[in-house]
Amino acid sequence: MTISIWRYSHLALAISSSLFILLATLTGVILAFEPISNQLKPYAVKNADTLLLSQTIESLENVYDEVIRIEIDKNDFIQTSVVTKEGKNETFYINPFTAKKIGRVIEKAPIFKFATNLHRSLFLKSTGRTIVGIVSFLLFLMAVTGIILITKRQGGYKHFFSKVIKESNESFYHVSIGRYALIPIIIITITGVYLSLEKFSLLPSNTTIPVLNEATPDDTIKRNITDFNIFKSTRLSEVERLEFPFSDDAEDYFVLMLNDKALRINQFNGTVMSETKNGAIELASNWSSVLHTGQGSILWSVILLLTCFALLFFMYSGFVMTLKRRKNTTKFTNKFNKDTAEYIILVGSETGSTFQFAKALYDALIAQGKSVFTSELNSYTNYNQAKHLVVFTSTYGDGEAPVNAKNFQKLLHTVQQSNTLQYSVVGFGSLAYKNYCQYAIIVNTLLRFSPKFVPNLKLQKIHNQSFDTFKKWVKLWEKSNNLNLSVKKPLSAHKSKLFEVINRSEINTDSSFLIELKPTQKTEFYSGDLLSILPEEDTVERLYSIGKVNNNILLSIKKHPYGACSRYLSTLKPNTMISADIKTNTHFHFPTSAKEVLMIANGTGMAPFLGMINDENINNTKTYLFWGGRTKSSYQMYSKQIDKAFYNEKLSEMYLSFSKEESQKKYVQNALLDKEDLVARVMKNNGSIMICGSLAMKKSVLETLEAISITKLERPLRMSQIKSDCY
Ligand SMILES: Cc1cc2nc3c(=O)[nH]c(=O)nc-3n(C[C@H](O)[C@H](O)[C@H](O)COP(=O)(O)O)c2cc1C
Repeated sequence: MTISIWRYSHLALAISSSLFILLATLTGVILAFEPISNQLKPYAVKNADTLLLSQTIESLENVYDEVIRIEIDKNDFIQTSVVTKEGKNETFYINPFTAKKIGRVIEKAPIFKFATNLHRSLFLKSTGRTIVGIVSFLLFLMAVTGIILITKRQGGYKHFFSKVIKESNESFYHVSIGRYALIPIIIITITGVYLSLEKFSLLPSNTTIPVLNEATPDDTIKRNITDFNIFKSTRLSEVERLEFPFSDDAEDYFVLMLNDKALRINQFNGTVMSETKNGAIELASNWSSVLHTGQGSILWSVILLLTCFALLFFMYSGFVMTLKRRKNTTKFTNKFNKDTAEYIILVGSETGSTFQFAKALYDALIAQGKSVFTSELNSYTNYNQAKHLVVFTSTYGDGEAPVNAKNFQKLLHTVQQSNTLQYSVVGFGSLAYKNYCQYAIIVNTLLRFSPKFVPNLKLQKIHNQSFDTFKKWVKLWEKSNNLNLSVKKPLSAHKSKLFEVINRSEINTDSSFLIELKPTQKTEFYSGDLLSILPEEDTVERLYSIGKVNNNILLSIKKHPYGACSRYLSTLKPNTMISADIKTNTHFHFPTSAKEVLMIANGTGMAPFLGMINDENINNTKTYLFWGGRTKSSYQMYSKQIDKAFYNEKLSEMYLSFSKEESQKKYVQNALLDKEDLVARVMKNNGSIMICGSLAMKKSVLETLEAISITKLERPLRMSQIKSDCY
């Protein structure tokens, strides 16, 4: 079965029940607080479970005139109804050791009453209950289809909990959170359905037949009830409820509800008159109610609360994903039909973005007066006038065909072309997946072995919808087909944002410079994240470590004589715009828990640390910066930010090393050795060590740190204390 059937089912279920699920979830959030607030009340008495029922009955009989009922709820609060010595009928919580009143019975707050009614029946009585039961079942189905979708996306059950590849924030969190929330969702929905069926008496009733004891002849001789064997052998922890006899008549008896059975007890001599064991139905009812409401367990109530929040998030992220998918899917209105077009473009796409590249080629060909027809791979048929076939296809699942290409292979074998077609295949995929562009490879192979198809260009793979790679391929394709095309950049091409250049320093003696960029739209990022820049004439992205300063991005860049990107950046003037993308790099964020942090950098590796030592949120951490450069003048461009950090007491100490300065030829690792006591103390006190800069520097620094750890702490270096971002 294809992934899309599950996706459509998941979506259809979500759309059809979204409003009700929203209501049930919002009220569920409110209701999750009820058991939590109840549990926090001080009516559960310590060690009450060690008492025997007879002991509590005795205490009650000493304090009150008459006892009507004892009841122990899911919170272990012991409630009793009594007639007091003053002749008043009262119900309250007691301490079972003394039978003294310890609190009034908790009344359901109006907000909980309202939420319960809305949650159970939408204020529509039995119609509402039916709707809620059905919606609960639909949500259960959604959880099941969700499990199938995640399994397919992750490439099998074995990888269910493996790392999720981040395509977009919504889908990443939808899948990541979904993997854990699905279990409580399934429990909530099954129990919800069960409770609805129970309300409509649609479940079989308990068929357990009571075991009866004949009444004994000495019924009229009344024994002391605290001497009844059954009360003396029953612990309070086993009791759910004890009803006292209504009158002294021989027909009246005690009703004792225990966790697993119900007993009728002769009120004169304490013999058990009948015993009804709880059947599967009672057990299921009890568990459904506990699991659905969270009664009696703060932990489970909190899980239920978090699950409700997760459901709200799934609704939001699910709809955002669907809208994006719809927006991406370009609708074609073909000017030519399949039998009059010379160029045929076939598209395989799951989430729609590949269509936009097909549209770019279609528009460019039409602009040149060519006859073009575009369609999906699943609609493959015979094309009477066609001479060229171009296939653009993405890859899904674990190297599988996208949804609209599933039937292509079968069609290719059954449909006969009248003309010979020159074909080219372009694969859209991502290097993050192990089967990079696998389906495009399959299509290319299928065409190679099909009669009536001759290859035009070799297979082109495109990572992450890079427009530049696409443009390069168009150049090759137009050359081999004697065309001159101008393609427009699709909206979904390389996901980049615009940044304004605020400042760029002069290039220093080491050919390095600082550049400050301001995001033009709200963007969340931290020092240590990476800025990805794709220079115009290139297809390989360059990554620069970000220092966050005044909410702007500060980069330290070395200009390489043949480096397209660094040359381009070195020419940028203030107020110009550049397009780039921020890549989260959590493993190099400033540690939140360490009390002391060593920052070690050489050359342009200083950038993230310039941001960290100027971060307003970092207050109670001591920071020590070790930086290595060639000469004193190499350091000059950083001095402003460093002075500011010292002034604001964000930087505790700094040690500079210059490898080409006559008076002091020193590398950063030599400075670490000079300060080995400080370094050892940070390592000993569970501090963090952050390293940014060249890989050669990292290697020497790690060797030095290892040596310090062995000599000073007599243990090997703990890599868990090291964070590095080196290149
Ligand atoms: C769940 C999932 C699975 C994917 N599997 C692969 C894969 O196996 N190989 C690959 O190269 N790309 C894979 N991709 C990346 C897509 O092929 C890529 O993002 C493509 O540009 C999407 O194009 P479309 O929107 O037209 O479907 C996968 C993406 C997702 C979301």
